[in-house]
Amino acid sequence: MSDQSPWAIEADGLGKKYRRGWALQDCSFRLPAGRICALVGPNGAGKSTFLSTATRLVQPSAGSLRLFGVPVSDPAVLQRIAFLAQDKPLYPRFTVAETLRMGRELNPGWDQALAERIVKSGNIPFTAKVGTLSGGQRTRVAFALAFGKRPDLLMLDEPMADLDPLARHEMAGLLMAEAAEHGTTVLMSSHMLSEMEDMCDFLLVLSEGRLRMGGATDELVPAHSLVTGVAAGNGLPDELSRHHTVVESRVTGRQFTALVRPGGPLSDSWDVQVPGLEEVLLAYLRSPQAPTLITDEARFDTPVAGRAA
Ligand SMILES: Nc1ncnc2c1ncn2[C@@H]1O[C@H](COP(=O)(O)OP(=O)(O)OP(=O)(O)O)[C@@H](O)[C@H]1O
Repeated sequence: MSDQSPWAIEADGLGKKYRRGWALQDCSFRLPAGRICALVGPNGAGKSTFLSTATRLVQPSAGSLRLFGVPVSDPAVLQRIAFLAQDKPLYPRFTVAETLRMGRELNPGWDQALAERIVKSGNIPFTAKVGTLSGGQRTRVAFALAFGKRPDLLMLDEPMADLDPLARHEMAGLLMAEAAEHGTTVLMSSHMLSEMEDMCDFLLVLSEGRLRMGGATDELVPAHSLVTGVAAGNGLPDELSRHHTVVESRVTGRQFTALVRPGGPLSDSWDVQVPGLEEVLLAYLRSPQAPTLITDEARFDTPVAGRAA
């Protein structure tokens, strides 16, 4: 296994076609190792499909995918990844203790103390059968199983959806602490944009099966400006659409608001503000036709020497 690869994930033209059509298409990007990455997109965008190809649950129909420099088809990658699926599949007849024992027996690098700590902090009895637990308690046990494996790449499909606010806060803290301490790469799909803003330092946005935005959040967000001004004639001033990339624009009466990627200095006649991550994400989600933005760091075809440090 190549421990030297600086990238946890390298997707090159990755696609998955079902009978109804492409669920994921022409998806190319790199995720540097050690990042906490949000995978964002509307329902049906292809997030679960991507996670399923990266966890070998489905075979891609096109392109290639490497994890830590090794093709995903190589069985050796299984030891380095853990996956928390959306429906948190666990054996309902197993007790919590038996579930953790299964984790211990299946995984050579198993951390029993960590797994037990996660279960205990939710006051879940080790003797309880998994089938009798609440949805949130089951999620906590699934978290314990995924963290206990001590993976290099942890993939989570909408992990926080059924946790109460306290448990969500605790799991988010645990995730960030674990990632920082062990250099774990985390890829997490979610619809909770504000939470993602607090936790993630890297972003992948999918829409209609295609990658629309990818890169470090501290590079993506400052690449945008929120511009307001007096609408001219039929709406957006010509200058704005001619010299800058308009992601989304709205005209209300005589006023326009636009999220743009400036192609140079913006005119003084407009009010220009720095948007938040959530504003940028919402604009891309609302405008599937907006031009794609993949930073050099996230681009699959950027030569290594040209990459940001
Ligand atoms: N097993 C399957 N067979 C046929 N089509 C599928 C299958 N799995 C997913 N799809 C289709 O692929 C597309 C992408 O689905 P996917 O589950 O990856 O989206 P998602 O972004 O995870 O959505 P959500 O946010 O609703 O979970 C959808 O149009 C879906 O209907």
